[in-house]
Amino acid sequence: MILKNCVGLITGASQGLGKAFAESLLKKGAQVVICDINQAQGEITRAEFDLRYGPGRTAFITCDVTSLPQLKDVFSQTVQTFGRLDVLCNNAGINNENSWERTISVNLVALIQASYLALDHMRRDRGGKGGSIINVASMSGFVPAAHAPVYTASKHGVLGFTRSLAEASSLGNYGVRINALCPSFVNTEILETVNHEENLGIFYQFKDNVKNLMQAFGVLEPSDVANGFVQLLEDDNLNGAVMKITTSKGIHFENY
Ligand SMILES: NC(=O)c1ccc[n+]([C@@H]2O[C@H](COP(=O)([O-])OP(=O)(O)OC[C@H]3O[C@@H](n4cnc5c(N)ncnc54)[C@H](O)[C@@H]3O)[C@@H](O)[C@H]2O)c1
Ligand SMILES: CCCCC[C@H](O)/C=C/C=C\C/C=C\C/C=C\CCCC(=O)O
Repeated sequence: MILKNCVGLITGASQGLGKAFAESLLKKGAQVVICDINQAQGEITRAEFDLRYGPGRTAFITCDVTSLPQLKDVFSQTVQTFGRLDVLCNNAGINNENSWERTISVNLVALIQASYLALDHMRRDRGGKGGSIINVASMSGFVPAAHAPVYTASKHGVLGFTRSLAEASSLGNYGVRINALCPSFVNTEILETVNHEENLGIFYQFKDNVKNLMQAFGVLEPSDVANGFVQLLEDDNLNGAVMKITTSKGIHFENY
């Protein structure tokens, strides 16, 4: 996919990885819609992007991705504002073992819902122009984590859903590529959750385990992951791919 003049929608993009993904699209000459539950930070990020990349190329929409009406409104506003939708990145995510149902709602249910809404816009077999969906999973999609069993379950689910939807897209000639992005530890706010009992709940006793893992495996920067994000979008041969990004091996793919 040529990213210049594309329209990308990224969830949870007020900060962190989503912000880095949005900026990588802007650098490629695309237009972006960033949506996030954090309105204050979202407006700051939009203003930052307007200064850096010119006005009118970034839209921010306040949205709780677990609200279907709000999610539908984001897609409608995206097409109304920029005329099309070429890229969806399901990035919004939380790590909360206390509110574990919400973790599943944000990390998996909303991702599924947004993927279906994107397909409604993109599917060539239904009059769309095709497109690309990137679902942000994690290395937690491969390995057990005593400190975060439900977060881990959500990311395992993202991989199964992504690979299955990619197979459906291929067999059904949707013209939509759907791939998963699995970073290891990245220097963003979500890592801070391991220090809070309100996030880890009864698994707070294992916080030192995950801190030791971070020490052992290292922590990436969002820009490292954004490079993989762009590669998944630009390589038209990738559908159903599971891209891993780790400090030790960099960008590589899971071979099933
Ligand atoms: N940082 C890491 O180590 C790491 C590693 C692998 C995968 N991930 C995944 O990357 C994604 C982005 O997380 P991050 O690392 O940038 O952390 P982050 O906490 O900095 O960013 C998450 C963003 O999602 C937003 N968000 C949360 N709930 C939302 C909701 N209901 N509706 C809309 N927006 C919502 C937050 O406001 C925030 O802006 C998540 O899916 C996370 O699981 C992170
Ligand atoms: C810390 C909780 C919130 C962020 C989790 C994020 O998804 C990062 C996950 C990273 C790894 C999965 C957790 C534990 C597995 C242990 C080691 C895997 C590291 C693999 C590697 O970097 O080579």
